[in-house]
Amino acid sequence: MRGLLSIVYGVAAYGLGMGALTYFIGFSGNLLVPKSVDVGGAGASVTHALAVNVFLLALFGLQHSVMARRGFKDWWKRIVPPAVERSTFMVATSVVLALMFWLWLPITQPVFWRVENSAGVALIWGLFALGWVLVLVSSFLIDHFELFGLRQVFARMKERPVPETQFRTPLLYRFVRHPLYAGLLLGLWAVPVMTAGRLLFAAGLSIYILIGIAYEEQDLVHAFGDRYRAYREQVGMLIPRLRSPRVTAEVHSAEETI
Ligand SMILES: C[S@@+](CC[C@H](N)C(=O)[O-])C[C@H]1O[C@@H](n2cnc3c(N)ncnc32)[C@H](O)[C@@H]1O
Repeated sequence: MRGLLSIVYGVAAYGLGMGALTYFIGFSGNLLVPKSVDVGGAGASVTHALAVNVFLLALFGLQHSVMARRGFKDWWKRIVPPAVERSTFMVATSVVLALMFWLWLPITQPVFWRVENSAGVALIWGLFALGWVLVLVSSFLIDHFELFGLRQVFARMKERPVPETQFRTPLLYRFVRHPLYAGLLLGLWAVPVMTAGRLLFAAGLSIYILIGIAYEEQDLVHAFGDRYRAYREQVGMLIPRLRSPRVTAEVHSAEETI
């Protein structure tokens, strides 16, 4: 019965997370959604909009920074069943994102860049799409269903232990350590019109991503030790290094042995 409840909760959290992520793409690209980074909620003064938007970005950063950290996860798993820890993270992220979509106040002036040339616009939308494809593909490369909490709740139903995170370096991870975040950055910045509000949105989330990477790598070093250190020395963070990627046997063996 408990396993079934976890599955219902996990599947609902997954649906919520996917919905929030899909809306995020429309929100950040001003595409197909009624309320987006530059559209809706007009009429506020710039000072008011700045105060609200900075608060929303900080709330997102705080929720992510706290809930994604090892110490918090260990504590939280003593309060909720370990199998639903990741699903709870997904629910909290979706709530914070929904607040952002709902309360965000556009600041449409000044415009920092506006590309009008049709080839340029097509190229920029191509990069935007590439960014989101990278996010999706990377999630499957490391383990989409674990990342979004489904694998854990299914393990609980089958009365198996919650699967440990495996260290992986497949495909894109041989070229950069954070292809998913690289895709997010591309999705945030590859836009033909950059208003002040959108700049705040892109810059705020980019700063969070860079801080998040530092914390995430601390946790990965803690979990995988010298194997992650060796990987970090060999592979670039967000941009591939010029010399050809050289992921050594030491790093590969990690995938087999952990
Ligand atoms: C949102 S994902 C982003 C993964 C990675 N930072 C990226 O940008 O592609 C965050 C989760 O991926 C895990 N992770 C990061 N690198 C990993 C790797 N090489 N193998 C397995 N898990 C990894 C982290 O521990 C964290 O739980």
